Parts: sequence; structure tokens; C-alpha cells
Amino acid sequence: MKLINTELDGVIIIEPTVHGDHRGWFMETYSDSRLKALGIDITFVQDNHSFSASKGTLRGLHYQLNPKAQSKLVRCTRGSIFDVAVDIRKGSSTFGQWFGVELTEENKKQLFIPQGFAHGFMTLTDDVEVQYKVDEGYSQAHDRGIRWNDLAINIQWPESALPILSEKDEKAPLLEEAEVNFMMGG
Ligand SMILES: Cc1cn([C@H]2C[C@H](O)[C@@H](COP(=O)(O)OP(=O)(O)O[C@H]3O[C@H](C)C(=O)[C@H](O)[C@H]3O)O2)c(=O)[nH]c1=O
Repeated sequence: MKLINTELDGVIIIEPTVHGDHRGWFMETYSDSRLKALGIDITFVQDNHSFSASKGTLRGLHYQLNPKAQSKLVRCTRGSIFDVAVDIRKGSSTFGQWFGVELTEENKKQLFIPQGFAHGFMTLTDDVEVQYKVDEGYSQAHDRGIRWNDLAINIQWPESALPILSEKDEKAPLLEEAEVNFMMGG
């Protein structure tokens, strides 16, 4: 397992070790002990799995407010996505900045996103499945969103066409209007 830091402190790309042989391959997709040994000391409590039928579907940008904030360990198990994290921790030197990476069935990469970041992805193929672990359960009352195309964040999504969005995401507020209660340093 290899961890690659990104320009957003705490957002980490994880490349699992893939054991290939004449039958195919095997990999540990999650190991509590290995992640803890590498400094990611998180206890995940819920697994999520979503299916998006069409290329150009965008889910996000989402987060849960404290005290129900979530860290996420995201992977794409079918097709390809462009996965994005946005720093929304007040006082952070990278507040409002984004990082994106392609997670695909083929590259098997994962993205670890700590609490204090909004998360979203755009599908790059049809028939996409995304599976991710969270360290806090779902709370509709704490679920919030930020507009996917907020120019103050200026995410360079790979497809310029208007994405397929949920009604909730179509109406999400801009970062400057959004309710966020994350302070730098937790
Ligand atoms: C997130 C979640 C949702 N739901 C229910 C609520 C709705 O009835 C339905 C779809 O929810 P939503 O439209 O919020 O699903 P996504 O648009 O895929 O949202 C997710 O996508 C982005 C990329 C994220 O990072 C979040 O994990 C999450 O917000 O599932 C649950 O029952 N449990 C859950 O944990």
C-alpha cells in the first residue's frame, strides 16, 4: 500500500498493493492496521455504494456539519470518476481550494478525504459504481452541499457539458453562502 500526499493537507491518494497471478488479482481494499501504521487513524462505521448510469453524472459537493462530520475513503469499482475534495475549514491556508484525481476500476486508486472537506465526483463513463467508507453515520439534518460550479472554487471538471445533477445539487449554495462549521485544527 502506498500513500501519496496532495496539495491539500490530509487529503491522501492510496494505491493498494495488487497481487496478480495467472488467475487474475487480489488486493486488500481496506486494512485498519495498515492505515493506522501509516498515520490514518480512523475508525470507519459505514460503507456506502452508489451506482450512476450515465457519463457526466455529478454527485456533490457534499459534507456533513459537525458534530456529524465525515472522513471518507473513496474508490471506484466500476468505470471511472473524477473525484474531488474541497477544503472548507475556516482558517485553513487552503480554504476553498480543491484537489481532483481520477479513480477508476482499472487504476484501483483510492482517495482519503478527512473531515472538514466537501466531496464530489463526476462520472467519466456510463455504469459507474463508487464505494466508500465513512467514519460517521448518515445524518440528513447535518447533510449540506456546495454548488459544483462555484467560480470561487473553480473546479476544472473534465467534462464542460452541464452534468446530470440531483435537484438538491442543482440548488446547492455557493461556498460563501454555505453553512460550514469546521475550524482549522479540528
Ligand atoms: C449519503 C447517504 C444518503 N442516503 C439516502 C438519502 C437519499 O434518500 C438517497 C440519496 O442520497 P444523496 O442524493 O445524498 O446521494 P449522493 O448524491 O450520492 O450523495 C453522496 O455523494 C457524495 C459524493 C458524498 O460524498 C456523500 O457521501 C453523499 O452525499 O440516499 C442514505 O440513506 N445514507 C447516506 O449515507
